[in-house]
Amino acid sequence: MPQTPAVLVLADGTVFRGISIGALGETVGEVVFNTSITGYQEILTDPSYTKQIVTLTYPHIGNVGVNVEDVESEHVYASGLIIRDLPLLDSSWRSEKSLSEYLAENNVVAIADIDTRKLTRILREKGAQAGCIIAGEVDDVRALELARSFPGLAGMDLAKVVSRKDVGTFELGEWKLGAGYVTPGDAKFNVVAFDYGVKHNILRMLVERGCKVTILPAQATAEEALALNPDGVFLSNGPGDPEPCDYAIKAISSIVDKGVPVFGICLGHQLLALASGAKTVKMKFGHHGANHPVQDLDDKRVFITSQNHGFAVDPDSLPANLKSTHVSLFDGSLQGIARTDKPAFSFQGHPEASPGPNEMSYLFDRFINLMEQQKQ
Ligand SMILES: NC(=O)CC[C@H](N)C(=O)O
Repeated sequence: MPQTPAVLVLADGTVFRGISIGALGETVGEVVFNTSITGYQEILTDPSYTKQIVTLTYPHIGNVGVNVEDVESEHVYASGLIIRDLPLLDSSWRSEKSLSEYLAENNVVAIADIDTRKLTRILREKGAQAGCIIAGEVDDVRALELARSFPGLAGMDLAKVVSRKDVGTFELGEWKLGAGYVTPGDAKFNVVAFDYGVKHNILRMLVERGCKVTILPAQATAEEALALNPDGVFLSNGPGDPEPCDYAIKAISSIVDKGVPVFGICLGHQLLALASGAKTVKMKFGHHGANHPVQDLDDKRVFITSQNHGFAVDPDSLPANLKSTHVSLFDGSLQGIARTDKPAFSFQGHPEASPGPNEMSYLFDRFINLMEQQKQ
């Protein structure tokens, strides 16, 4: 079968030639590498990858095809996919279509047959940088121009872009997840979740622990959230830079002040830090993978975690009432915080992801315990 050519051009001028394995056309974004061996569908559908083109360091991607269950949202959010090798045949009893068909249907431009090790070395050495993939009518000059025109994620507020907008739909409480989960009628805790780009498994894990979850759009106010009389407030993951999300920082700061239990994940963690007076910084190439060791500073236990972030909380900026609870054993960066004066805490990685290990799920139990204590 004739193969359609594709090209990836980085903003630094490096050109990679390969073949198209998705939609025809062009796409631009920040190129990041993810070291996970499994989970390509969960990665593609994670809203936090908005405006990012993902390269997977594991060389064989697509072996088990695609199904309707292994998704973290209802759309593909990654701006593009870069892989080494797509198998000729996929095989799994759960597979419904090939990765290539799925990418084309979802209009995702993707490239295979390139040296992803070389690409990853460039990203590690120079830091994440913009790139452009063109599939079909390959044009290197245009690809370089497009890559260089990408403004970068620093300063970009994408939480309000990907968030659900319609308050009415979520105000009413019960929301059916894509996979068919329904909030139980006899829920023990009333949780309000701010949707900055929430992943489905977070909602499932709250529901499984007896929470009724009401989802509010990113720009909902503290008053709107508190009017629902929540036992706890959850701050979701999400794309882009946390710093420009002033609406969220304002809402979170008043909710925390009221003493309502708060739990944040990833972008939600960064927003809790900003709302408490700390600062965030852009990392060189971020953390994207499923095997990052993180230490709980309380009892010194080490956990294998899933990670996906390009910004981080600056540990030197923590005010007196914010303590660090977790640290990355890869680079020493801050991975968790807790308020010392209020029942609020957060985690930088993804305790909801279960790429094999699911040992971080104790943080969901910690949130449940906080709500239980507050009720008594
Ligand atoms: N997964 C996330 O929530 C990512 C948070 C933020 N967009 C970052 O890249 O750091």
